[in-house]
Amino acid sequence: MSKKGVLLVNLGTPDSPETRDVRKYLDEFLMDPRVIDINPVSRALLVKGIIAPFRSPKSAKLYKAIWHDKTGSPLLYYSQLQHQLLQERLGGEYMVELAMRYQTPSIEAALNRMKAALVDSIQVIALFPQYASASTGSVYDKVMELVRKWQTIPSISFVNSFHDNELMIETFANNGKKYKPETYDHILFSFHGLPQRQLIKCDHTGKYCLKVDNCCNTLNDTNKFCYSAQSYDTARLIAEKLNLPKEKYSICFQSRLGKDPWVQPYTSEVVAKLAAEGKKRLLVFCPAFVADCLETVYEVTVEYGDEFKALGGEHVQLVESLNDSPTWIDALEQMVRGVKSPVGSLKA
Ligand SMILES: C=CC1=C(C)c2cc3[nH]c(cc4nc(cc5[nH]c(cc1n2)c(C)c5CCC(=O)O)C(CCC(=O)O)=C4C)c(C)c3C=C
Ligand SMILES: [Fe+2]
Ligand SMILES: [Fe+2]
Repeated sequence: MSKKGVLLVNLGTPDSPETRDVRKYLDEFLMDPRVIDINPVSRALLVKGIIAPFRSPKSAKLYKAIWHDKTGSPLLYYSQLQHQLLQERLGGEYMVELAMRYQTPSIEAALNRMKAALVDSIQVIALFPQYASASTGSVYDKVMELVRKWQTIPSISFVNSFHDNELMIETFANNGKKYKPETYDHILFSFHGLPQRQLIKCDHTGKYCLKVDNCCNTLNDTNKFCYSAQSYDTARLIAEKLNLPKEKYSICFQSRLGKDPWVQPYTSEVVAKLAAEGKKRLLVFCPAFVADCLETVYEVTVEYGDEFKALGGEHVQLVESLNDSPTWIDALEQMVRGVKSPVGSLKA
């Protein structure tokens, strides 16, 4: 029986938490021109000469702290579970494959398996709720680079983003409810950051993003593909599900790398401000990630947790990611079956 192909792609993780594997991973990741979007010579000097050699041993320590003896990297572990559960849901009519944009399992091997199985079509889902050129764009770029060499190219489709997917929003909200948000002083929605210049490049008018006050605090027809605007929309939808009043939550961006300005406000500055206001307990959602990973388990719980406590705060509680929640697998199933348009709630 001929099958429909579904390719799930997440970012990737080192093969092990040892410095040499972390270096290989950082090298491949940061040499991607969509990630460090500067001229190729400067990128090579920066990544191969500075970031990879100096950051790898430090990052390796962090990876060791989150690495499970049996299951390894949380990002890969949960991605594999999502893959397996989605395949079970969709049944034999579909062939579901999992790949990572960087390192293993590779996109090339997954596509080759689908090619060998003569799938009728390939639907590619980059596992990033909000569109960024550095994440979703890079996955689709790689898929096109590989498939372009094939003699027979089947029907291929891409999901741009699913930042407002009803079932995804519901899953984050339900995960948060378990912690009783009303018992926290403040709720944070902390998204992975991006260099500001990457937002500006996505503004096709050249006149809107970071030029108009509060440009991306609401989603509209001009900024509908903007990472920041999509992030604000995701946060608003989760907050609405939880009936959070506006003053009870903040949106912020984490994981800045380098000295260039990234999307603001930075999570570490917001955490410091909340501590200065006397807030003691923070509940943190990370809705840029569909699986727990270094950026959630370590950066939020340990790094921001320590920073907050050093400034007088008491507790930072991470809300777990979508991981293997059944409603998240429902969301993926619906995306594949085309039950709901992923970008469905644009406001007029
Ligand atoms: C949400 C999607 C992501 C975007 C957009 C993104 C952009 C981006 N990231 C870096 C630099 C690093 N990111 C790192 C880890 C990391 N990033 C994402 C997702 C996005 N990144 C995830 C899921 C992870 C965790 C992977 C894991 O194995 O758990 C790291 C490595 C960790 C470290 O050394 O701190 C770096 C470096 C840039 C520069 C960038 C956009 C330009
Ligand atoms: Fe990242
Ligand atoms: Fe924007």
